[in-house]
Amino acid sequence: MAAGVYNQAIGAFQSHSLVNNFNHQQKFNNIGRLVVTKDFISSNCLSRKNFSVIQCIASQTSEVDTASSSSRSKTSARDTHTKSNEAALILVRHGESLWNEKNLFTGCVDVPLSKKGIDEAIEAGKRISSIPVDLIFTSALIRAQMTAMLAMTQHRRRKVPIIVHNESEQAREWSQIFGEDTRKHSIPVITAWQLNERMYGGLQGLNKLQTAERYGKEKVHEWRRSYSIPPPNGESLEMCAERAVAYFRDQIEPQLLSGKNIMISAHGNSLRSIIMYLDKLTSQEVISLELSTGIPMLYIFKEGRFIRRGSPIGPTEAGVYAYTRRLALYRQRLDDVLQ
Ligand SMILES: O=C(O)[C@@H](CO)OP(=O)(O)O
Repeated sequence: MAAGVYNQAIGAFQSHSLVNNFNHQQKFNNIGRLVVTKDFISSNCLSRKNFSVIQCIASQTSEVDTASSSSRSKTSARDTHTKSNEAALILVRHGESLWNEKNLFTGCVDVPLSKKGIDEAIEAGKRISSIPVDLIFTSALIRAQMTAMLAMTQHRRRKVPIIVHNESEQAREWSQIFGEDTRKHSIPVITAWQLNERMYGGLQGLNKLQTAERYGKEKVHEWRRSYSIPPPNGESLEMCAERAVAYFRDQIEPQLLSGKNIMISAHGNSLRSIIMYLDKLTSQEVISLELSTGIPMLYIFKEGRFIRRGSPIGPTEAGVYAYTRRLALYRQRLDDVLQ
């Protein structure tokens, strides 16, 4: 059965032009390359031995999710090997916020989603509902957290996303989960200020149109989209990247390397800085990179490389499952159990 889904997916993929969510002109290098070099492993205190231990754990955990006990024995060594060195990475900018709705600069002001943003988050969840998610990262801001939680209400695996509280020893202790089965059916959600939207300084709360009328369209576009020019008393994209990309490399990449499927729910600019890193965009190219609210983007992390696959259109889009055998197996498993 799984082979059927996989072959069907390969066929669809070959005749399927993937819809990219990036609404800008330049041609993207379709294969973002992250070469996992010896120093990457050592700099992440992953000795070769630890690295292989993590790989081994990952292949076992991923097996739990993509094969029933009966088919587990049929999982070939190749599949197990394939599973251990590939993972899905979903990036999603939060749904429309109440200040997006009013066209106000938001930055690090902690505003919630609008009604439209809630609908966008649910729609995003439908699009990724057959893609595995083992771990979720969000910013510390409610609009990103709402988006992640609402999206996961649509996931076919029905695991419960649970925000991890480790801001103090007591928080850790009081939020413990007991019961192996309960733990297995939950997804840790890690909130990180490093993934927050860029801090927009003196523009936060100002209307974008009025600001452009006051300072000039070019100047405001430069503040909003250039790489190194910050808004007044705010962060440039470069400064935002210094925290967001550093966090991605230090905290998220090791999880991908261990075979964990990750979703990141964050913001227009913190995600632009991460995509700039994943797709090796220049500071010129990133100027035209715009992200729509609530549109998930799928990357496949395989053999140390990030391969961008555009935005899944729907939960059964065959093309999405052509990328790796693991995604096809996972979706087939869901189909088998949920039929
Ligand atoms: O105001 C903001 O925080 C950001 C994202 O909404 O705006 P812009 O897209 O202009 O960077």
